Amino acid sequence: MARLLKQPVKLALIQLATTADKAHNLSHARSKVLEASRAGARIIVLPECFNSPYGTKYFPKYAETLLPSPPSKEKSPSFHALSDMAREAQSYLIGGSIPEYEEDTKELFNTSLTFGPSGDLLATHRKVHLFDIDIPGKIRFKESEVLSPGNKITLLDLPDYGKVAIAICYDIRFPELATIAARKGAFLLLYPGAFNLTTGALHWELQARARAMDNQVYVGLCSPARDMDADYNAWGHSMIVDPNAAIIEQLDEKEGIVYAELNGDKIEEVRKGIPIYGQRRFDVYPDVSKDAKVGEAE
Ligand SMILES: NC(=O)CCC(=O)C(=O)O
Repeated sequence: MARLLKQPVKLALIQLATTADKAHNLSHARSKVLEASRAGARIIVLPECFNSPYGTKYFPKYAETLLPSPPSKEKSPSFHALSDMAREAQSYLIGGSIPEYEEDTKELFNTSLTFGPSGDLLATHRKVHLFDIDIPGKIRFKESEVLSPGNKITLLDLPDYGKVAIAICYDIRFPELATIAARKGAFLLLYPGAFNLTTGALHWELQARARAMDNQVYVGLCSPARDMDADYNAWGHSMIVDPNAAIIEQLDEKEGIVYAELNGDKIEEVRKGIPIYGQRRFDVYPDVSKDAKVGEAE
């Protein structure tokens, strides 16, 4: 099997304390991205909706126009802030997600932008599975009231390291995305996400470890810090899981950065020991990675 991760790399997930002030969120994100870079991280991740509060009433207000790309600074201050951060940090930056407005279709999306160390845009992922749930007495949330879904799986080849899949929060509950990305060679699945106090306690850790276990790859979940004064209380607990489904490190609910050194040897060791990767029975069931819509931009 070809080496999935070409050389060891330090991954950082920034559990950012976000506010209603977009300019503050952008400058605060910059200081944390540079902190992670000084600590040696070369793949750095921000959380879902890192530039705004999370909630359907906020998406239209905070949305930025990304197309045609590159957008002007007026149309998308976050695009330019993320590009500058990646260049200053000399790192790959998965810019969590931001609310996006597409002028032509008048649709809103929950969109993740990834930039390379020279500040160039490498990938755009629009959340494919919208967060629509209703648990009586606990939480009702319907992203689909205002958002449209993206239509592809995002798999990105980082020239220095290898393939990374990017999806957003609720996307993690659909294991097909992870399996397709892993079968197409991803060494790492990254999910900027904001679970809540109900589903976070139930499933956050389980989802992270299950995707790692099923696919024998590294998994990173990056949440905003919890703010009990906000309308939506994020679970926090950003974590990095190894290809054997062991948690390398996990934060609590407060702001912080979780780091891990990722190593291709670990993936190979795990796959050699439990060789499910080569034991699939496509004569019994179909290969979900065949005919999947995979790309780097919508
Ligand atoms: N922002 C989200 O997609 C939240 C997903 C979530 O909480 C879940 O339980 O799934």
